Amino acid sequence: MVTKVVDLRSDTVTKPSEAMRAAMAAAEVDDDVLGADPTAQRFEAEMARIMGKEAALFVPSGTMGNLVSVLAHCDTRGSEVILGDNSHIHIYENGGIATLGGVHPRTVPNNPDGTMDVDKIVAAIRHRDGAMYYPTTRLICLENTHGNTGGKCLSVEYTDKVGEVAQSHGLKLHIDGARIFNASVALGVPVHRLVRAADSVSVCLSKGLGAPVGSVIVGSKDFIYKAKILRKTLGGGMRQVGILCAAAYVAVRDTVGKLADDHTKAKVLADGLKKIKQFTVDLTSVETNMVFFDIADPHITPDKLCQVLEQRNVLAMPASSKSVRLVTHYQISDSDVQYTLTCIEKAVEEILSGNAKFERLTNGTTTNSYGH
Ligand SMILES: Cc1ncc(COP(=O)(O)O)c(C=O)c1O
Ligand SMILES: C[C@@H](O)[C@H](N)C(=O)O
Repeated sequence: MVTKVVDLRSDTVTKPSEAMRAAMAAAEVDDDVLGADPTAQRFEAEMARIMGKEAALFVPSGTMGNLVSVLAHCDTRGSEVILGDNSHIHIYENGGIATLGGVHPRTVPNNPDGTMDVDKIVAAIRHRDGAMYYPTTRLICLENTHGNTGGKCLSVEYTDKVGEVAQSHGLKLHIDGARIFNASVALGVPVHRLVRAADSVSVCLSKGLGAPVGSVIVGSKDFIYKAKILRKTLGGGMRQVGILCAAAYVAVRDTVGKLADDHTKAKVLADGLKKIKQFTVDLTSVETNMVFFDIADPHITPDKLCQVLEQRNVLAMPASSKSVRLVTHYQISDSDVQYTLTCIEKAVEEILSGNAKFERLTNGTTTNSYGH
């Protein structure tokens, strides 16, 4: 008997639907490095249209999407990028823009809402008269939604303001839009309008949208031409990639309309967690599909809680030494949400009564620390 696992570790765990698998099997393919894969071409053209940009490029991951974008914008030695100190690019991408790209990161504090103060962005821009000493600022990076602050949405007004700063200083603007469709749905702003001020956007297809693999970057034709070369340089040139693009096409077609349900389920989870007196949850901070909750009782650690939940086939991710993250996605049902809340309540009782067992299951499902 296959036991259902309620996997709330991330929206990266989504598995391809039957429609995606059928599309993959039927995909018309050719060699994409030679520019001949028709399914990739159709998908990229559709994504450029949806995002309101000239061109698009399918890439194997969001990490490569960000790396290629930063390197395409910062193609001169001594370049510097302004980005959030709590951003995915800065924390969770192995420092690739520096270690592989030679691009210098200049961090600005991320606010709890995922933004960076505009005046601090401006203050971080290097002045030309310091060229003998300083790196040269070429790019500003935003992240929408912002993962580490809880899936927060950056408003279109804020994005446009940062875009104005970039343009007035001769800089480019990149948006790490891994969950840009979540932001678009939560804000009620069409995605092409939300990113209008950006010179490039990286969009994850393999998270809440449910595609098995990949991201897509969008921007000008010149930008995508440079990005395509960089993708090849990094080993990301793919041959019959139409198989993956076919699934991604179905993901965008079928799942964007379900993201609002993910956000509702996150709010139901947060409401339920709020009733557990050992936890603190900021209900107003749940804007999209992520719920972070703090554990106030020293007898309950995030690791212990996640291990006991795993014994009931509920998977969650420690977010820090005192907090846990739950991420909803379209493969989490309403009953999964209620089951999760029941399991959490029982796990708390077990841990506090000293009856919890902490051996790990052998079914390969492990809860990995979220690397704070
Ligand atoms: C905000 C954000 N950007 C980029 C990435 C990187 O995507 P990938 O895991 O496909 O490299 C992730 C997560 O994976 C993310 O949460
Ligand atoms: C861990 C991080 O890379 C991933 N994007 C997540 O949010 O789960």
